[in-house]
Amino acid sequence: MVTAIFPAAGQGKRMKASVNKVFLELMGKPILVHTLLAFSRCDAIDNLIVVVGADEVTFIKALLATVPGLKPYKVIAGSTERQYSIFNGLAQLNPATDVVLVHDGARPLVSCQIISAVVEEARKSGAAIAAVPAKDTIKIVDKGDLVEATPDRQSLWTVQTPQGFKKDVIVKAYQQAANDEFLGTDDSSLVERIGVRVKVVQGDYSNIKVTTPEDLLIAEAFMRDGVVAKVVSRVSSSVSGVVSNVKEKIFRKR
Ligand SMILES: Nc1ccn([C@@H]2O[C@H](COP(=O)(O)OP(=O)(O)OP(=O)(O)O)[C@@H](O)[C@H]2O)c(=O)n1
Ligand SMILES: C[C@](O)(CO)[C@H](O)COP(=O)(O)O
Repeated sequence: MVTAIFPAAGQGKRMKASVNKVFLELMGKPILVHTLLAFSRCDAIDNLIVVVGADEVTFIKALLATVPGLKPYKVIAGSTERQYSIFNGLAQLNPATDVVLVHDGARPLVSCQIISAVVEEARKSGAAIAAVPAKDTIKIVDKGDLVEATPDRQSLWTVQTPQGFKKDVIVKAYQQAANDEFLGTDDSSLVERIGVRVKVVQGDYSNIKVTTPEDLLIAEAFMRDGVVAKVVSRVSSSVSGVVSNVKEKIFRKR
């Protein structure tokens, strides 16, 4: 059984909105609903655990009751840190669960292809994360804003979710992190620190985490049907038009 846990109990401070950003609407639906529907439409997933603010549980239960097509789900209260919210989710796992995926409620554009690939790899090797090769150069900068080092970009990946694990692996990792009072920014870092190797699964650059206001525009653009394909085809056809015009002018002069 594969259970997906959705941390969605944040405050969205960087979004500068008056509400939890996962409740903001994109194309007529709250971001969180898009995320839950993406997983519900994927055969690789059996059930959902939605983790929201303690004061949001009643509202989200009422909201999700109006959403057709969701996989079986629970709505529970989160906590003050993303990691603690997920820890609360782990305590609610179905005993039959053998693989756990953790996916940010704020990542509504995830595909079933990535979800399924993470499930398959997590079941095979115990731990898998979606990630994409870094496009920008990353630098280590000291407290005086001076560059300390420039890691080789060839080895750098921008990590996303879903992050998937065999249940025993993630439960042990979270228990160890709690014992050590370790706080990480993703689930994989907790698993890495107990000595488990984590496999990277190719993600999508469109699988963004809606974090700051401009991400809403980007997410909406991606949500419009095939916008990326249309843009690419439009650009490529205009480029090929320019090239053929130049060629014609060159050959006409000869
Ligand atoms: N205490 C927290 C903090 C975050 N999250 C969730 O973890 C995901 C990734 O976190 P982030 O993008 O940082 O969301 P926020 O913490 O809400 O954003 P900010 O840091 O800007 O406040 C989000 O879906 C968020 O709702 C959570 O469940 N519990
Ligand atoms: C888990 C994550 O989405 C991987 O990139 C990211 O670390 C979450 O960070 P946040 O600050 O909690 O959004």
